[in-house]
Amino acid sequence: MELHVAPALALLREHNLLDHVSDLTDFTATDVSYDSRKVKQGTLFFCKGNNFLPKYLTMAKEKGAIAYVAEQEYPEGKGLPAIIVNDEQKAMALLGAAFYGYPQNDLFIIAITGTKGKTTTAYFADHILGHSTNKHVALFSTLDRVLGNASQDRFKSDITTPESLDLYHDMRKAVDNGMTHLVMEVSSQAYKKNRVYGLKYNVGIFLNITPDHIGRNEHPTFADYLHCKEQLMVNSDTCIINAETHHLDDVYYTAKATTQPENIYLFARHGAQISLPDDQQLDFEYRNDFEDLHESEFQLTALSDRAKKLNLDHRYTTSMPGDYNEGNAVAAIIASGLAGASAEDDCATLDHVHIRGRMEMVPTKHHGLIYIDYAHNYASTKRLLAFLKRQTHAGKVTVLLGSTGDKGISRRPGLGKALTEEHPDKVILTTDDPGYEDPMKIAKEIDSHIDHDQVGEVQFIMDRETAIKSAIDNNKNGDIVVLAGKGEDPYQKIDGVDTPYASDSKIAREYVKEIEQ
Ligand SMILES: CC(=O)N[C@H]1[C@@H](OP(=O)(O)OP(=O)(O)OC[C@H]2O[C@@H](n3ccc(=O)[nH]c3=O)[C@H](O)[C@@H]2O)O[C@H](CO)[C@@H](O)[C@@H]1O[C@H](C)C(=O)N[C@@H](C)C(=O)N[C@H](CCC(=O)O)C(=O)O
Ligand SMILES: Nc1ncnc2c1ncn2[C@@H]1O[C@H](COP(=O)(O)OP(=O)(O)OP(=O)(O)O)[C@@H](O)[C@H]1O
Repeated sequence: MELHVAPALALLREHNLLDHVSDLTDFTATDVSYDSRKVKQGTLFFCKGNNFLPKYLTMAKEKGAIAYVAEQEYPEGKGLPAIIVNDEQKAMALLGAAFYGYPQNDLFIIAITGTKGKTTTAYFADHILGHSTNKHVALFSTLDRVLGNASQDRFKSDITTPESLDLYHDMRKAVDNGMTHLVMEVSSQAYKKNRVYGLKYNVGIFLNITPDHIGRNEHPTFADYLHCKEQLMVNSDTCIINAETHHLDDVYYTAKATTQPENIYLFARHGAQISLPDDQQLDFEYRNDFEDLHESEFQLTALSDRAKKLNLDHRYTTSMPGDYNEGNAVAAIIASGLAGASAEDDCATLDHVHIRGRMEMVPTKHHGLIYIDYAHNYASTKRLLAFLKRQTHAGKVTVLLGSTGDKGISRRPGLGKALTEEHPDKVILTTDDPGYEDPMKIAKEIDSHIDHDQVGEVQFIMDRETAIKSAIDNNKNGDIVVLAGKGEDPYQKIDGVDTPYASDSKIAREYVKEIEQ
């Protein structure tokens, strides 16, 4: 891989990003990096972000950087060609794609956005396409990054949508490994920070939007959050929209601004209260036939002529319980159908998709069922509890949760509201990534939004491990404990440090083994 200075400058000019160049020489970069610690001889170095310090450029130069790209000239870079741009992140995304030889052109890309359900939908699509392409599918998700079928090409993600240089690096690796398809989650932050600037997708899925990710280091307002999420529609050749999403009109008309209406598919649950945009009909509807705590079955029906051509009408079973997971599955089925998969591929895979920390069930002999789930805002907690309540009949429901510090402040009233509306028998408020805040203060804030006439007992146990054990101790057969919010996270974010934490799953499984042997 290499990038010559002349096409790099031409690309920046074409996008009106180039301000000026200094100390220009004719060079060819043999690597690109935004991290001075990773610079090698011949690297084009990007001075990026609010936390960038000029001493990083000094380090990059010492380690062999051949030139740098920045929004201003730095004395520390004297002697190196300086490419000064008016938007570092956009420049980095464009030059990253060029350096890695535009790997996106060799991939059929399905991209997914939504406040909730991205990871689940991505895993559904990954499984279906894994079947239809005989394992030629790459996956960029919050949980795993899969660039090929060898073990060294599968690893845990540290971020939902990677920084642009990492994104194109990983896409190139996937293409070189023979992958033909890519399923990726696209967070709103990815648009906010231009990590995916200039990237086009074959299919884009919009699942839903509810207030979340608003605060310091995230989005200043809900409007900004919605705008960033909608950019996925603007950049997709074909759009799939869950018609039950809030702000459907806004999302649909944004999609329509750049996509022909015949390439926009809308789907919804049969009987859902939706108000469709004037010029659009529903393309697919699905109807639940059966649900329990282990699986759900639904019938998918194509309504429009173009939807019928995809031949996806079928009765499907998914191993991820919860009615919202039916919607996630439908989005994955339609997207995979557009990528060439058949109903047969869907049926062969959907009934055995399990995702770590998402509706993960821990069975016990005498302590009822334990669910570990990533729900951590109003919409997801409400839907999760509503589903579990429908399933418990006479049993008791205990919910254990906390909320993150320093961000997502709207989650606290949201969690209080979801608990009030779904009134579990018992709530245990505990610690969940408190950051620089006091977890007890966060718990009290959630509690202040609970209507205590609606909810059974509320307990405060700040040590999460003790809280989990206490919840399990009091659970009997027929009852359910929900350990919400952390999924399989093996850390607690405390005072800026990812402090090791055994994970809800490990603590629950080991404790059940200990008390039931
Ligand atoms: C707050 C935030 O957005 N932080 C992102 C940022 O971190 P950063 O500290 O590097 O900050 P920066 O100011 O952009 O950059 C400083 C630069 O100095 C460089 N450096 C640093 C030290 C050194 O010795 N030498 C050096 O060159 C760094 O490599 C970096 O390029 O840039 C990093 C790499 O580009 C990101 O990994 C990191 O995301 C952090 C991990 C994060 O948590 N981000 C969240 C907000 C996020 O993006 N979340 C979404 C999901 C949200 C959703 O579900 O919708 C996601 O896509 O994951
Ligand atoms: N379509 C949906 N609507 C509402 N809640 C959902 C939906 N799909 C999943 N959930 C809930 O949200 C939780 C997170 O799901 P998932 O990881 O698939 O979403 P995500 O968009 O990747 O989340 P995040 O951005 O927080 O990483 C699940 O554990 C479940 O409780």
